[in-house]
Amino acid sequence: MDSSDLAAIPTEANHLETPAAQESDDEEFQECIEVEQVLQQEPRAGVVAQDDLPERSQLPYLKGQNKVKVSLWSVLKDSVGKDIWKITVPVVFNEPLGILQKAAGVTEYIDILDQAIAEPDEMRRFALATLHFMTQYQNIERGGLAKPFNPLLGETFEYCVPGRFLFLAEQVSHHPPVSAFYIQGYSGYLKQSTFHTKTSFGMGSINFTNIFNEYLDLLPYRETFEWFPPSLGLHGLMMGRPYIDVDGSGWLRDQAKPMEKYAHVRYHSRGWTQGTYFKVEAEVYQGKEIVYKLEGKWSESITLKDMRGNDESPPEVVWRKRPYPENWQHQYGMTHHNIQLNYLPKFLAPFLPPTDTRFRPDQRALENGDFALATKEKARLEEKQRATRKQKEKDGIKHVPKYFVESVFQSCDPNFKDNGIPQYRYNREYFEKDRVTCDWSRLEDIFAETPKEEEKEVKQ
Ligand SMILES: CC(C)CCC[C@@H](C)[C@H]1CC[C@H]2[C@@H]3CC=C4C[C@@H](O)CC[C@]4(C)[C@H]3CC[C@]12C
Repeated sequence: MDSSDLAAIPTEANHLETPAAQESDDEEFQECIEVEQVLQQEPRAGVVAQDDLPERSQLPYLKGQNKVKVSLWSVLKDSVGKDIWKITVPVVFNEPLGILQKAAGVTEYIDILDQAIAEPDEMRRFALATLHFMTQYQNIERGGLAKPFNPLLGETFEYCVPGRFLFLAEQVSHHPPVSAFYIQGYSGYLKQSTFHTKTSFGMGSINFTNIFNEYLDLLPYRETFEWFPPSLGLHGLMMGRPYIDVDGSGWLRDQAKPMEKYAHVRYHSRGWTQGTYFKVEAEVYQGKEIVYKLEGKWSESITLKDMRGNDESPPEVVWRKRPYPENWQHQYGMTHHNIQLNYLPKFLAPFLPPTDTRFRPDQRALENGDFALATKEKARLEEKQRATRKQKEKDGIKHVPKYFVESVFQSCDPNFKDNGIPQYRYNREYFEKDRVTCDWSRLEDIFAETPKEEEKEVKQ
């Protein structure tokens, strides 16, 4: 289908003339308006009606081809030194997905873990687990860069394919921002992660240090693997097109025998030549011996080669990235799987908690191409969150995550330094309890409009 065939919904009267825009003489807001004016010149490619199918084939709003002229760096440069998630960028730099949803992106190729469970050979099973970690960054560079939404404290996101896996995420801390994830595979794997990014600024680049480890359990085999992630950096901010680079080494270790069964994954940084960009290699070790080699590009395909025995075995393609959907350039470079993440079909809505990211109004507005509403709602939600925090501080109430508990994970790395960021473990109260009864009364309504003072009084 060509985008010109799609029924175009006329743009409303200049949406920049909102009361908020007139009132604010805030510099950031002004900059935001400039960017939005650039967008105003872009024809609306079209808005597609949402139907109620289990999957949708594209986002409701297709972004036009006109590039935003203002560079991301010009927006970020004044914030040097700040935490990346505390910098408010104009919504045109955002993509209509939050961090919790980006994390659910790893379920796109999660069937690799089903293959691992089905694999009786211990080392080949470990090689397949390594492959899962190699592919989990496949959707971060998609020929376009946008900032995901920073979840509000208490925000949750579920992404389930019954019969295959259940995914749950919760924003468990705001200062510092920490997200907790849990994936349960029907075939018998569990993956638990805590995500926290430490940001540092270089000349025209932003470096992320991922302060978290990920743990994968293959239950039928009583195996637990620990992942030590590579670093992810944002480069090319001042010149050229900004891009995210996965750089350096990642390690996967069997917790029971970390020095005898481990994999070393090497990601090649883009550097000056584009030739090695996306390239990834891994050696799977049994003691000092390399038993498997994985090689390829995390943007295309990866092969597996058995190094045991004398005869050279031909490399076998064990993973291939699916082609991007039609119109992907107009949909933030999302894969078909990414497009589902914020989809809210009517049959699903009644089962979701009010804290689910799919109900976040600013993200929804951005998805629908309404930049002014997105800006307004984002500001409202952040203000609401600030007010709630102040109130809680005043009352001496500490925030307690609803579906995760703080716990101590034992790292098998002898050099492991306690970074002060707690690890979180799923408490079995979502899928097993609240999602069954659909009683969400103990959750805070983090997205709803706060009733005005007068209305409150009337109610009392
Ligand atoms: C453009 C700017 C400012 C920031 C971009 C930040 C990107 C690189 C960050 C934001 C959220 C991050 C994701 C959050 C959670 C997970 C789940 C984990 O199991 C694998 C890594 C993965 C998938 C992260 C990859 C990197 C990520 C996509």
